Amino acid sequence: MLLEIVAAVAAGFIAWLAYFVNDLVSKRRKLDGLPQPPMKNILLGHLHIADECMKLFPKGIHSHAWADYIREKWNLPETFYVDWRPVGPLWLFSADPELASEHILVKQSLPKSPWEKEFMDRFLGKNNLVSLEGARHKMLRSMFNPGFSANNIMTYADAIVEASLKFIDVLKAKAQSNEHFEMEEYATRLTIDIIGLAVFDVNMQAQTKLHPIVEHFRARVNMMPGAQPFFWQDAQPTRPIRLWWNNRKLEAAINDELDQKVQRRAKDLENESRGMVVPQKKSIIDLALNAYEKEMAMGQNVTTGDAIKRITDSRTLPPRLRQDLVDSIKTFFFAGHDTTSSTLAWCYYLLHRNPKARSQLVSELDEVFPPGTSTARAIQQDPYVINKLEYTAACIKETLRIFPPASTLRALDPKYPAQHTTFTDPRTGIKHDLEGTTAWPIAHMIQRNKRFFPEPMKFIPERFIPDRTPFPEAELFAPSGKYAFQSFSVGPRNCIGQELAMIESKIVLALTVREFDFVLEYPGEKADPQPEIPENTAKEFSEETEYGKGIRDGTITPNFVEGHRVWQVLKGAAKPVGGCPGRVYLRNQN
Ligand code: HEM
Repeated sequence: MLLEIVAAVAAGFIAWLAYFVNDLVSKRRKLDGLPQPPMKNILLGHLHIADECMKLFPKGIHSHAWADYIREKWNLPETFYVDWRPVGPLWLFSADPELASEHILVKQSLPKSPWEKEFMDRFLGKNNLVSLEGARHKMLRSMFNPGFSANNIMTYADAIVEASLKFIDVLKAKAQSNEHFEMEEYATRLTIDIIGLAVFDVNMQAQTKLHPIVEHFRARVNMMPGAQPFFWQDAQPTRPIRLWWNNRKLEAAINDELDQKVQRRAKDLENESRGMVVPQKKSIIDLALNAYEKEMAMGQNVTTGDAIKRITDSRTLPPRLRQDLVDSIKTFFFAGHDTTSSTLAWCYYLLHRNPKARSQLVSELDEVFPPGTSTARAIQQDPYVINKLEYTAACIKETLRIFPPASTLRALDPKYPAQHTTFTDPRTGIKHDLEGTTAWPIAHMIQRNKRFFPEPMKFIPERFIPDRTPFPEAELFAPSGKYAFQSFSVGPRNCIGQELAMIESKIVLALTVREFDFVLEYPGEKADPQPEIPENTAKEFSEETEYGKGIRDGTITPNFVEGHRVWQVLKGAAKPVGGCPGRVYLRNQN
């Protein structure tokens, strides 16, 4: 009897295996004739390429850096496939912003991929703006849009200046003590303070103490899986329980702050109704509640301002609205804190490495804020003065071009039918099918596409300024280049916080660049490492270079990419490895 059961199980397994192999092979055959790197073995697909990249690149690097290597090494067109099934997705990688906008992000905006949705839902809750789709997304996005508008963010410029002045105190102390520190850590504390101001109009003082939201939130970031391409590389059986427990504490801390915000707003509303002067500044939550109340009133055909029912007591917040707000607040902290702080850290690094660009930036700052005058006061008196910082903005965009902290993964979903599931690449005439793929318009790869960004490995902020660019022929300025800068993504799911990120980065740079110089230094390594900037990644890691050869024969451990010692690891966002460590120097002491 036992033997019969074993035989039946074995037969079942063999039948399943035969079906599985047959299915996999026929799926792979569908890729015949499509642009892809070579497969060594039909059963293993392109897994040997993942293996090659894992060996060549530094451990833990964000896999978007691999994509350029793959495209360049096998001379692939801008849109191509990489098949990691059955242990990963069938990728449809694209470096073509026009094609991506037409079929994936803008004209046809595909839903987020199940992998991204599952990651975000686990991390932020099911009502998070990043992974919601359809009507729910539209509703929440329009509720939060007013708070993130440039005009509203400008009302916070004075508070952003105050938070930046604290950051300056931190940098000054570090310069005076010659302390070795992680720039990203301190930039993150600053950006958390700024998000707290914009979201709740509250000073969280993250730069001087540990607010409970920050404590639980950062613990949560550390619990999430990293960039390992395959799930088993970071499997932790206790993770779900730890995440659940952390979520309870995080939500309690957010609810507490939310309640206080609602009560403060109620007081302002009461004062306003009595004709008293109330603060002009409106936090993102203030404006979201205004939008919600208006929406409710419209549903009840109430249109006159006075008749709109206001939320005046946090205990009466509808539970659905409360959960939407809590998940959204988590999302804003998640999406906004380390993306912006990484950008600042890289900007300091790149400006030190590119003294010509730095001196251009200093000239602009000297012109807009003449030496001897207070930059802080000038911005507080007229926040719109920062609109004059064209070169500063270009430096931030160039930093984001080289080191994009995030991008987007999309896939077909029968719940949200697509307008079309196939398309033809006009550059190659090849017909592509979105079915079964995870489409990844990789910001990192798009922003290294020479059609739009010639000499892509070099830091050239002028490339973003039409009358100063050394590349007037670049397609960046043609209609095809409309969506070539993708660091904030494009289309209806683009970054809601991009104005906040740009405004805060401009203010922080305006206040710090002339005063400080940041020099990269990894523990136990030489200060200011400046490996040669290669022409492209495939060459850098090829057998023709000493670096590539050394990695292959085991005499060199890879620790720089594209000529940078500070490369990107995925931990929530793509962040500088090791937190961008180094020292800061006061400029006038150089
Ligand atoms: C340099 C800084 C930033 C970068 C590079 C960045 C980049 C991005 C990218 C690429 C996306 C699309 C993600 C996807 O489709 O999966 C996105 C979405 C989003 N970002 Fe940002 N972001 C930055 C700062 C911020 C800030 C400061 C906030 C808010 C405080 C924010 C909030 C969001 C939200 C809520 C979404 C989802 C929007 C939607 O789907 O409607 N981001 N961001």
